[in-house]
Order: sequence, then structure tokens, then C-alpha cells
Amino acid sequence: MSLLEVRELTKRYGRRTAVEDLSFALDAGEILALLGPSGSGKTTTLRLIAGFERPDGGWLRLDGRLLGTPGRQLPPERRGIGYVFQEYVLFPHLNVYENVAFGLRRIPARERRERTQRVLEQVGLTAFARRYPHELSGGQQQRVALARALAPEPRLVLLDEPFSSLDAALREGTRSEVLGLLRRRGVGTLLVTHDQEEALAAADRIAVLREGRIEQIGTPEEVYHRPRTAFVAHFLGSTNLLSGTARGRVADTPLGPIELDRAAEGRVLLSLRPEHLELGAEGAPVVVEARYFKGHDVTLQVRGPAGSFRVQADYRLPFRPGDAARLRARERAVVLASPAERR
Ligand SMILES: Nc1ncnc2c1ncn2[C@@H]1O[C@H](COP(=O)(O)OP(=O)(O)OP(=O)(O)O)[C@@H](O)[C@H]1O
Repeated sequence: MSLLEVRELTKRYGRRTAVEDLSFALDAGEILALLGPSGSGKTTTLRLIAGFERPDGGWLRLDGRLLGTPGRQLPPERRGIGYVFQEYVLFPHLNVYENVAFGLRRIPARERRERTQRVLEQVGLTAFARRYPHELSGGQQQRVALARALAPEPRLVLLDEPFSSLDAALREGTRSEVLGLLRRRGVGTLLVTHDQEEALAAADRIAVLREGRIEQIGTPEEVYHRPRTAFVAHFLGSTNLLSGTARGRVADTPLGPIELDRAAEGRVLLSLRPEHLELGAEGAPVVVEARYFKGHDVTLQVRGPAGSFRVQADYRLPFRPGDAARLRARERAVVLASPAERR
């Protein structure tokens, strides 16, 4: 049985539907990223799970126990869920130790002391126990917030953009420490982010949200390499869309015949990432329009009778704007779902 089960969860604000028919499951020790643009329903989903909002439809269970459904709503403090929300700041008048012990008020003093010390040690903050929040860096404050969420030993932790306020240098280290700790403790984690790189690097699975619905859910490799829709393909990096006529595993396209990742018949819309195209001696004629140096490689914008494309290339290749070249696919193209398949 999954740790968390969410079924057909729906939330409306007046006539606007913030979350619609959301269904997914999460296992113990698993990290699921909720990824989507602003307004796609990520925070509302966490608030429904935490119990700050009442659903208008559907239900959710944690460890088999019903937490929320339109007719029955368990209050947040009885759900056994830890959360670190962006706006969920530390108490400024309490030191680190007191902030973490705060959630353990109902536990006998000795156990409270032991648990607080243990969790501070786990997040590497024992030496900072007597400091106040304003005497800590952003990353340290984030770890205190996490320690406070973990102290009551929840089975599920909800993280809403917890790393977005940290600068790039601190972000990666803090993220892998924090998520590593959650994984080792077998805690299920829902991580809200609109940062695709963070989702790809840190999550076991990603649910891509669009207008309150899950557009696709899968491992980072699946959603990146086998996007079901143009929206997912574009949201997880850059891609080229190309239409063609499929005959089984091959399609005729303006770039010539291209192998497909699955069999199809008739009109198809294909996705080819910039790294799946190459410039060389063979293929459709194009002219290089722009060159963007990225350090480890370059992105070339090219145009020809077949259309306009972005191509990733080795930075040592001599292509410059104005050069003529030939373009071909070096990998199979992904067949995107037709409107009928998406329903
Ligand atoms: N309390 C509320 N009252 C009315 N509408 C709301 C409320 N909370 C959220 N919404 C609407 O619900 C939709 C989903 O919002 P939500 O905050 O869940 O999105 P999000 O994906 O978390 O966005 P962001 O990345 O900007 O935080 C939006 O259209 C938003 O305007």
C-alpha cells in the first residue's frame, strides 16, 4: 500500500478551479516533485494535503487513514504531516533549540530534549542551538525549519519551494543534504517547485501540473525523454516540434524520414530536443541564424525550407551565423499524444 493516496482531488475558489481531479500515490522514502508554472495548483495541492483547505471533491489517505474528503476533514495538527512552506517562518523570539522543540510541547520533557537534540544533530545544527534566527544564514534557517518539521517524526513532509530563497552555491548542497536525510528516514516527500532542473535532479518522480491537472507523471527520465504533450516537452527544457506522416516506426517529415519512439499511423506531432539534432554533411539544407555559447556546448538557431530549429552542438564546431549546413535527426523522435489520446 502506498503511504499517501490522492484520488480525484478537486478544489474550487468561486468559479475558478484551482485543482481538478488530481490522482497520484506516494511511497515511503519517495520524493515526488510537483512541477508547474505559476497558478497551476501546486500550493493548493499541498494545502489540501496539509489540511488548510477543504476539498470540493475526491479524497486523500495517509497510511490508509482518511484525512480529507468534502464531508470529513481531519484538522492539520492531527494529520501527522510535517511542512516547510515558503512563508512558514521561524519564531524570531525563540532560539534554534526552542523553535525545534516547539512542536513537541505535549511530549514528556526528557524525551522532548532527546528528540530535539537528535534532529538538530541530523541537520548539522547542534552548534547553533542557542542562536536566534536573525543570527543564521538563509540555508541554516531553512535547516531549522526542516528540523522543526521533522521533530514530531512525521511520515510525510510537504516542502513548498524550500530552496528558492537560497543562492545557487548553497542551494544544491542544502537540497541534497535535506532530501537525503528524508529519504534515509523513509519519509515520503512532496516537493513543490517551478524549477525544472531542481525537479529533474532531486526527485524520484515528477508530476507536471497544468491548470490544476496532472499533465504527466513519471520518472525524471520519462518526462524528459518521453514527454506526452508539447506542454511537458517545452516545460522540461527546450524542444523542436515537427509534424509528419507516420507509417509504423518511421515518419516522413520536412527533415526527411525520422525513426519514431513508438508506432503510429497518419498525421503526428513530434518532439526532438536540441541535443537530438545534428549539423553535418547530410540532411535538410539550413542556414545558421544565431549561435549561443553555453560554456560546455553551443545552441545554434538554424532555418531552412524545413522550418526553424534549435540544435545543440559541440562548442569546437566551426558553425557561425550565415554559414550553410545540413540538419538531421540523430535520435528517434518522440510521438506526442494526439488530442484524442490525451482525454
Ligand atoms: N485563496 C484563494 N482564493 C482564490 N483563488 C485562489 C486562492 N488560492 C489560489 N487560488 C487560485 O488557484 C489557482 C492555483 O493557485 P496555486 O497557488 O495553487 O498555484 P501554484 O502553482 O502554487 O502557483 P505559484 O507557483 O505562483 O505559487 C490560481 O489560479 C490561483 O489564483
